[in-house]
Amino acid sequence: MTKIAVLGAGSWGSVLASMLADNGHAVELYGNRQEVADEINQKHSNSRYMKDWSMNSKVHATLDLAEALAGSDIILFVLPTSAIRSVAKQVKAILDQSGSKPYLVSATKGIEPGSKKLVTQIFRDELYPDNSDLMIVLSGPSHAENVAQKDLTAITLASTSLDNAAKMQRIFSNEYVRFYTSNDPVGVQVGGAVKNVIAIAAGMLAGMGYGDNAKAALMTRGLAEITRLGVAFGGQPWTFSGLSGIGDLIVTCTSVNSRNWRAGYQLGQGQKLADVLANMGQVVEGATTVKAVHEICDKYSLDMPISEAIYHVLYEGADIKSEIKLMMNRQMGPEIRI
Ligand SMILES: NC(=O)C1=CN([C@@H]2O[C@H](COP(=O)(O)OP(=O)(O)OC[C@H]3O[C@@H](n4cnc5c(N)ncnc54)[C@H](OP(=O)(O)O)[C@@H]3O)[C@@H](O)[C@H]2O)C=CC1
Ligand SMILES: O=C(CO)COP(=O)(O)O
Repeated sequence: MTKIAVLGAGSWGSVLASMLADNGHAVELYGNRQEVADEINQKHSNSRYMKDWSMNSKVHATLDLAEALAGSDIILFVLPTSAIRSVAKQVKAILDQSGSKPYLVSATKGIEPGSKKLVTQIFRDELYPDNSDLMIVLSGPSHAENVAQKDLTAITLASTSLDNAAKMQRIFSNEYVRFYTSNDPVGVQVGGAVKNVIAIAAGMLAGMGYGDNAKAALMTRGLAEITRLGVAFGGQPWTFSGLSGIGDLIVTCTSVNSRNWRAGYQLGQGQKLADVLANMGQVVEGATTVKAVHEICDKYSLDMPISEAIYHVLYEGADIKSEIKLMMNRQMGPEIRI
């Protein structure tokens, strides 16, 4: 039996914790809300983040990080990107005392503004400066709501060590979630992070009444932007035609389960960003990652007009219709730039 500490008792953390307990592993779920932990331990549900769902009764929730980490073989991070660095620092202090070196798996999808770093780069800063092989990225088209219902799902596990990705594949897989391995953690993380920005744009188009052609154009040109940034970061171009690239882009741009899509939809209907984020009650990663993408475009002179338009609308008061007009009137050129 593998001992797994899942950090983040929101929607995805709870569902992954329950799935891993279904697979027969011992799971400790670390959260930051006493009422959520009490409900998980006493009623085996998490109604704040996952309505009408019963989780595996063997999952134990705690607000004590040291208790969650004790004896763990794997630490699965399912926190918002904004919390990764501070929690990683706390994890480091606890691991230093025990001397253990568990695998670090990240299910978080985002890029940290300021540092412009991916989650595994934050792990290197704060936890294991010399051992990327112990870091594995879990990413793909996987809304928590669907996995909770045991709907069929396929997800990528990526690591610089394919052996370690394959170890996680054996631990995570079951009859309803199929995991594939990859040796491109950078490309997999960029796909998972930047698709959230494109999903906000997809929601905006829907909220403004644009149709299927607009959605398809946005997703295709969005994938070109994701690939451009991913390759600039050192990712492999073919990763973006996989589950963590186009796969996750499809599900996030077309599903009402997506918080990023729903945020975009509400913005497209004229609501204010602050109200949309406050009412969501859950993380909208694209709204933060777009800041990092803007900084990356600036620093590396990358051409990412859709992502930049979302940044202008969210943080510079630009009007969505004017941004669309600007994009439609950009200098014309070839579809593929090599
Ligand atoms: N939901 C999904 O379907 C999927 C989500 N993901 C990714 O997983 C990550 C988490 O998303 P998700 O679970 O949906 O988000 P939620 O908003 O549902 O939950 C996040 C949880 O983390 C908690 N949290 C925030 N900061 C801390 C902290 N410092 N210490 C402990 N807990 C903290 C939040 O608490 P509070 O509410 O108090 O802030 C909340 O309980 C994101 O990067 C997301 O992109 C990936 C695939 C699927
Ligand atoms: O990453 C996800 C599905 O794969 C979840 O997307 P949202 O954060 O937009 O809900």
